[in-house]
Amino acid sequence: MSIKYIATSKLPTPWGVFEMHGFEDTTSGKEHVALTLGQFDSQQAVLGRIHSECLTGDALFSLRCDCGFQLQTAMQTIAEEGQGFILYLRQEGRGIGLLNKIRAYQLQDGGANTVEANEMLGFEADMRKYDMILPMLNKIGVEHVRLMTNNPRKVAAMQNVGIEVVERVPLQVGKNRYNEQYLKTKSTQLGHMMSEVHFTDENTSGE
Ligand SMILES: Nc1nc2c(ncn2[C@@H]2O[C@H](COP(=O)(O)OP(=O)(O)OP(=O)(O)O)[C@@H](O)[C@H]2O)c(=O)[nH]1
Ligand SMILES: [Zn+2]
Repeated sequence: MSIKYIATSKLPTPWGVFEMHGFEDTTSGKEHVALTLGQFDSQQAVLGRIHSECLTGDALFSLRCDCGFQLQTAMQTIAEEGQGFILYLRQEGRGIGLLNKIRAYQLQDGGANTVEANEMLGFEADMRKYDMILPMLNKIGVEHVRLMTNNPRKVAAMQNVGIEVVERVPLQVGKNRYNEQYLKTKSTQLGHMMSEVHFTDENTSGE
C-alpha cells in the first residue's frame, strides 16, 4: 500500500465549507478523501471520524444501516465545534465491495444476519484494513484524536499506527425498524459499543 496525496479543494456543505483532500492508493487504485474544517494544532486532540464508504446509506438514503445518519451527524458536529476531520475510506461493504454487499443484502432478505451473510459468501465478517489512515492524518496534521465511533476496531486501528485516541465519542443515530436487527448484530457480534438508552431515533419515517 502506498498513499499519494493528489489535491485539495473546497467542499461547501449544508453544515459548513470543508476542505476536501484527495488521496490515491497507488497499489489498489482506491481513491480516498479527507475532509477538514478549521486549523489544527498538532498538540491538540481533534474531533474526527473514520467513515467507511456505504453508497446505499451515504448517497441513496438506505434505512438498512446507520451510515448516512452517522456521516451527517459527524459533519454537523464538526461544524458546530468549528474544527474537525473525516476520513472517507473507500471500503464499501466492510471491504467486500458494493456488488458483494448487494449479494449479502439478498441473503439478509432471506433471513441471514449481516455476519452470516458475509460468511455464506466466503468472506470474513469485516475485511477492512486501516493502513491508509496514517499517511492521510500526517498530511492533514492530526496526531491526537477524539474519535466519533462505536467501533472498537477503529480505536485499535488508530492506536496501532501511533495516533492517540484521547476520547471515544459515541455516535448512535438513525435507528429505525429496518436497521434494528443490523444494529443488534453489530453490537453482539462485531463488538460495537452501543447502548439502547442513548440511541436517538433520527428517522421516524421508517417507523
Ligand atoms: N458486508 C456488509 N457491509 C455492510 C452492511 N451494512 C453496512 N455495511 C458496510 O459497513 C460499513 C460501515 O462502516 P462505518 O460507517 O465506518 O461504521 P462501523 O465500522 O460500523 O463503525 P462506527 O464508526 O461505529 O459507525 C460500510 O462500509 C458499509 O458499506 C452489510 O449488511 N453487509
Ligand atoms: Zn451503510
